[in-house]
Amino acid sequence: MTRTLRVGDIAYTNVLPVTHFLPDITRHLPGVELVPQVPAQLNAAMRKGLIHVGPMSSFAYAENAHLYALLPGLSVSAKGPVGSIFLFHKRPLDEVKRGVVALTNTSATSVALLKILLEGYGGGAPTYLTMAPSLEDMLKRADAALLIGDDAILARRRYGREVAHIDLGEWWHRETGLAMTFAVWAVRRDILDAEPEQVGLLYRALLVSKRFGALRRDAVIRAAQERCGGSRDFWRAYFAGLSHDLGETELRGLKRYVADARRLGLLSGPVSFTLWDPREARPAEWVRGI
Ligand SMILES: C=C(O[C@@H]1C=C(C(=O)O)C=C[C@H]1O)C(=O)O
Repeated sequence: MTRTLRVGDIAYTNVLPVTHFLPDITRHLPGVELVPQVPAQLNAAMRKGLIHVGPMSSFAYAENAHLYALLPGLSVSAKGPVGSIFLFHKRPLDEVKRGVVALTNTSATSVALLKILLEGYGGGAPTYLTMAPSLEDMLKRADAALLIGDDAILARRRYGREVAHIDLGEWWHRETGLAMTFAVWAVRRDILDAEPEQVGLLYRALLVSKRFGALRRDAVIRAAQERCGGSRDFWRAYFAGLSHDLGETELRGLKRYVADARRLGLLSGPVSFTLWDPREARPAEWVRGI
């Protein structure tokens, strides 16, 4: 092993069912460093090669798909309400379509998704501001505010009764009948070439961590509560509404999203979806069966 594998981690509860057990599992893997950041920072760090593998916004994957391969079986998706991506709005949505919308500076996928929904499907043409994720500040300057992740969960808990909001996963599903894939796990191709065994081990650790996260949901929920409060029932329902798989259902939604983003001019050029084949990693004999 010649280098430290820098592994991204989304600094939100939405990935805990995949990542909660990862530090324990990788503790004995030499040369692995976990780097928690919000998605927009992870996207930039992956692009620059400062992070080698990890979850990233699907939109950022699509922007530079030639740099990456997708890790099979891993994503943050929802078919219907996602529970942590909301457009909060002070005025009716029809007015928002021609008003001012504040966008969180932590997201890439949901920003483009909102544009697809407001402009592509909704025929609107709002003006956008990009801001730090503070609902109060955003709504001082805009008619509506997009928040994602824990910021969205906490804002809804605090202001959800007084401020109208719409769930983007639900909105997308209503328009398309499809699932929406917000984040994917990707690996840089240069790292795959340079460190195939290390990537293979990390990938298997991610799958083991995800399996543990399903078997020990109680521990995942406790970790979410420690971070963000909330009841067990809230987190149980939130995690049940998410899919962390990347199969046919998730890929179909992702391909439609990318096609819609291209149509709106948000993405240019063709986007290939290269799923990495873990058998290429030539892992040591003892991990082959995991
Ligand atoms: C479900 C979520 O998915 C995410 C949304 C992302 C985005 O909009 O770019 C990126 C990663 C995920 O954190 C969420 O943040 O709540």
